[in-house]
Amino acid sequence: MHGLGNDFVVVDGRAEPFRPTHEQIRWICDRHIGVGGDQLLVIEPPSAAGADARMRIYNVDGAEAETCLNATRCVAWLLLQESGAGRLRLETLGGLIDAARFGERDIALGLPAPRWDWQSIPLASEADTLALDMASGPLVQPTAVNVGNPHVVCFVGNRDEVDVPRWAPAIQNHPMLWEGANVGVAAMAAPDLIRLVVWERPGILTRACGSGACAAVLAARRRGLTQESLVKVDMPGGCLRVEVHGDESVTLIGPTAVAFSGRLPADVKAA
Ligand SMILES: N[C@H](CCC[C@H](N)C(=O)O)C(=O)O
Repeated sequence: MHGLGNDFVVVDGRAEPFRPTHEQIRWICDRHIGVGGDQLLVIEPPSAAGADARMRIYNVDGAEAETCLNATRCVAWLLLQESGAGRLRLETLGGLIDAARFGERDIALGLPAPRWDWQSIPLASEADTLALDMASGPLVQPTAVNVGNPHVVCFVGNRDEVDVPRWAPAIQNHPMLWEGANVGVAAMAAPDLIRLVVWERPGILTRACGSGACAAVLAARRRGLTQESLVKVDMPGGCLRVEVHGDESVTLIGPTAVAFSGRLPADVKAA
């Protein structure tokens, strides 16, 4: 499935558990020798009270990520199609996320307020998360926020002029960010429009990033770059809508799509 070209391999591990090794994850996500995707998602039975399902999110290097909001939108759509319900609650390492249908293909997610304190990002030592003391070429003094997973957002004049693969890795791997972070490169096109590209952990440029879109809007508000409560975030794969409420809880709205479905080779499933 994909959300604006941020693509995922989704495995249903509810009836038959699927706990892939790092090697299997790397193979599944590899676009040349495996299936190909920005992340691997495994749907599991819920473990938290009130959750309808649990979703595990694996990055292309095999590491488990706390959250992925485009993935959450995709899996929510799949499960809502299956049940016929209008809403559900998904459990992730990053917390519980409410999802609701929003038209035929769109899903709206309700997210709790973000965390701004340095321990929650997490940073290695105390620092002002509004403007971290980091620089790499045109990427300077990013704002850090945890929206379920760690993000830093670097505001620039023109997103398209920044060579992101050249400059973002030094920020992503900065020793202060001891668990790494997804690095957003954002430009304000208007108070209600941000142009964004995200260099995700562990070092991939994605066409869209749901948590990155939320992080960019929240960071722009905190920096006084916008006061709008509804902001569109335009990424290479298309636009997501981010609504920020009074308590900083967020609604994220955007489309989902199924590319194809099939079965993984038995030796991958069995290994
Ligand atoms: N594309 C995802 C984020 C994946 C984040 C993951 N790469 C991490 O290490 O936190 C999204 O739509 O929110």
